[in-house]
Amino acid sequence: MQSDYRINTSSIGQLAESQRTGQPDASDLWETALSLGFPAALWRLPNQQDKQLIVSFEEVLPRVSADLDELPAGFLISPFDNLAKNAPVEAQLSEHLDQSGIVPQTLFLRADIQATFLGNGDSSQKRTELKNSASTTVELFWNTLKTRAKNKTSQPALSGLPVPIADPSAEALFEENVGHAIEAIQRGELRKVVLSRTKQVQFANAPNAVELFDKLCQKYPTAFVSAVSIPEWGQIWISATPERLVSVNADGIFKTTSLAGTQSAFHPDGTAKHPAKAMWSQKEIEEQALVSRYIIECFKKIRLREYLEEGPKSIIAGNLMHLGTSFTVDTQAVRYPQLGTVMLRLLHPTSAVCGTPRDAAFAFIRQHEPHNRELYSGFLGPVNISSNNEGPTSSIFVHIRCMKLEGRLATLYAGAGITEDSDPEQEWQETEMKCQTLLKVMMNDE
Ligand SMILES: C=C(O[C@H]1C=CC=C(C(=O)O)[C@@H]1O)C(=O)O
Repeated sequence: MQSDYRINTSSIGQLAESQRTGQPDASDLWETALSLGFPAALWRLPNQQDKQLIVSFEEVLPRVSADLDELPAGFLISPFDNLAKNAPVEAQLSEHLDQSGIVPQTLFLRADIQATFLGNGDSSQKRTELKNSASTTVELFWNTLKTRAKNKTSQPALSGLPVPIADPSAEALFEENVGHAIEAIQRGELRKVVLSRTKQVQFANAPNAVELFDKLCQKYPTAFVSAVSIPEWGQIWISATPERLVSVNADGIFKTTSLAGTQSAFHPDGTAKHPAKAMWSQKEIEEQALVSRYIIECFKKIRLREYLEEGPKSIIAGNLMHLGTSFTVDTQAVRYPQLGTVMLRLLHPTSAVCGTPRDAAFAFIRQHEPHNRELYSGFLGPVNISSNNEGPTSSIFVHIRCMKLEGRLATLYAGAGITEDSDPEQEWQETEMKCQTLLKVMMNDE
């Protein structure tokens, strides 16, 4: 991510000024945003080299309804529970009301600054665009960036290895809840529920989010890797998720995937498993089929029959393997340009993070999980972002394999799909493996 630096801006007149700041990299832009309290998102799409960064000049982010057709260029990040059903009347009267009278909880980072870091080796370039922003804010940003560049000292490479924070009752509590879930399934109240847990580790100093992001990009080329800074909560969320929720490309091709069933991607002797030869149990096949069925039910609700279904196949996701089925729709051919927005509303939360039936599973999670999931198992991704001279695309992913950074403290989240045939201890082990996706990178464990 080095070499020429160019800024395209017509409206602000900051070009000369910003060029004098030298060649800021993702880290410079990210740290400048952080120091000014501006939200920022940094991401890399699956199987791509380019990295994207946006900075929003809205210190308190707007809560929006996730409408891919209406939103300007930016980045969405939604909690698992993204509707505040008991919102106060004043909030309900606010401009952020959606048609159903419910105040949405999805955060939107508008792309006031957008930078692309081309990752094709030697010829990499960066481009930054300034959009819709008051010139004083822009000036403040570039002046801060310039001062930062002048006083730049080489940062320590590592902030030390994190130390786990012991939680002696966590496993017993999780396994007890899995037992309750199995009983509820046997009573016929549910077919599947995804139960999650947290794991905390502490660093000696606050870790460098951009450095962690870069390491995750390197280690997990097929994942959607992201770092999102939300200053109003003092949080940075970092993830390497394998699960696409909804994407619509510049040609109007819609995609979604159903992902479930988990096993290690490695044999006990450390050699990599061959995905095509992976064996899956009936429990895992059923667990994943429920997610696919859920997607097909959503298509049925909108009477959409023309979709291409591929899978299930074994999918490698870093240290793990899952069963995945992909669904593709040509929105132009079916004359359904709003399909992305409609499906995003219908799909979340899918049976990969919530369960079946959805409402019963949601209520079970609320009643039994000891923590608030916050942004874990919500969704996130760029909206209407143009890159590589292509038209705007939106790519929204399920927010799993993620962690919340609050200063020196990292909270990892992981869940496992519980069905009638679940074994509580095995489900706990599965959440341990899922936590390893990020932990391995933080521990510098190759
Ligand atoms: C809920 C998570 O993963 C989902 C995605 C793939 C496999 C899953 C499973 O096997 O349970 C989960 O449904 C998570 O990583 O926290």
